[in-house]
Amino acid sequence: MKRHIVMLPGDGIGKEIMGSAKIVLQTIATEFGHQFTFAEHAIGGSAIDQFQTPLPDTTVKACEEADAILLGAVGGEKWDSLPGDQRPEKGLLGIRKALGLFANLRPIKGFLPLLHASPLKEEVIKGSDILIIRELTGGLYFGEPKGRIEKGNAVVDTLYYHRTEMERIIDKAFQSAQHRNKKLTSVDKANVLESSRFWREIVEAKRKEYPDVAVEHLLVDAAAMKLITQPNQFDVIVTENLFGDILSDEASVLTGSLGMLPSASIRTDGIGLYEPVHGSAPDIAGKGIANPLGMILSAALMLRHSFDMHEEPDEIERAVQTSLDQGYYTADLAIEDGIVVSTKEMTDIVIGNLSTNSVSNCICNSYA
Ligand SMILES: NC(=O)c1ccc[n+]([C@@H]2O[C@H](COP(=O)([O-])OP(=O)(O)OC[C@H]3O[C@@H](n4cnc5c(N)ncnc54)[C@H](O)[C@@H]3O)[C@@H](O)[C@H]2O)c1
Ligand SMILES: CC(C)[C@H](C(=O)O)[C@@H](O)C(=O)O
Ligand SMILES: [Mg+2]
Repeated sequence: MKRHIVMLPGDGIGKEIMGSAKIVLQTIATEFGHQFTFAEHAIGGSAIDQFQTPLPDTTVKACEEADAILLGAVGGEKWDSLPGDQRPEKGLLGIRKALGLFANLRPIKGFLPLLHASPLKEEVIKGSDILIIRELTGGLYFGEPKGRIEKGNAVVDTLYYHRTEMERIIDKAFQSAQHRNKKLTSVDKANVLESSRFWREIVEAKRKEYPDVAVEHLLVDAAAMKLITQPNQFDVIVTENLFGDILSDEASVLTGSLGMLPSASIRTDGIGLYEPVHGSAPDIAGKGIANPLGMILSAALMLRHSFDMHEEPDEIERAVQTSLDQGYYTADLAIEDGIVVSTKEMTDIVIGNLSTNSVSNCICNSYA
């Protein structure tokens, strides 16, 4: 199968982990007889340095023409003093919006050997398997007006959602719940926010179309608490943009490290953008120690969602599992008795384990 993949490494560790995904995909292509072509384009801070904008038109065009997109991470101290609309993060928000990638799937997948990497108790996290579905192109991130007002003495961000934006993400969440365990938790702040009351109304209207799915509503503050005290009570979580951003970083604690989480940003049809949940990690950038597994697992999501492949992503996930079973960990996982390896070593170990795997003992591997 011929496929063209656009890679947007971005900044900081984004540049260090993109190579890991590429070489894993090249190995898969050789093994399964696929033809993957790759083209690298600029985004974020490195695009500002090269093109004076975080999202060059050439990048948008290349993404529109791609079969799928991989993104590393954007941002860094070098660009922190720029005005909000010129920062590296604007490039990321811009590409999500330009491509209409309204649904962000963030599977929280635990690997058994990593149970001890989490500061949470083993009996609390064991067996947890959650899919956070985050609305990605609306809400506070994009609403207008935004910015300083009243001669710089006040500020405004606008939480705007159109009914159709809520309906499509809620539909996606119900459909994912149907494919998984028929349980959906909708997270909002309906005790305070009008937008959340509207969201809740739409969930209530939609549940009639999906009578086989059990629905519960949770306020976001309580959801944040329950996510790390009773994670097993969750299956699919659906929420708006900002709540989903915060809850997914929090949920990464269940897996041992933020560096473990992949994500898929998709729309109803067509291309998707795949990126780890974490950022450019300026505190470890340049040291060669970043965990590449969130990026590698994002490449697996790409094969499954954009290329409709099954064996290939399963094989990548099993290779990650095997590598961890063998006792190899990057520094962020801080496992006693583990062998701490660099980004490159971890990548080589995963590649070495591709196609040599036996049965997976991954505790949770059902993405929807
Ligand atoms: N998708 C993205 O591009 C994205 C996501 C989040 C943050 N950011 C940007 O990244 C910059 C840094 O933000 P931050 O420090 O708040 O968040 P971060 O996710 O970059 O890092 C948070 C912590 O997690 C660690 N970490 C993250 N990924 C890791 C990995 N793969 N391996 C090992 N450790 C890892 C970091 O070292 C750091 O201690 C900011 O400019 C922010 O806007 C970008
Ligand atoms: C960098 C930032 C704009 C981004 C977001 O908030 O969406 C990041 O935190 C993420 O989770 O992808
Ligand atoms: Mg985030």
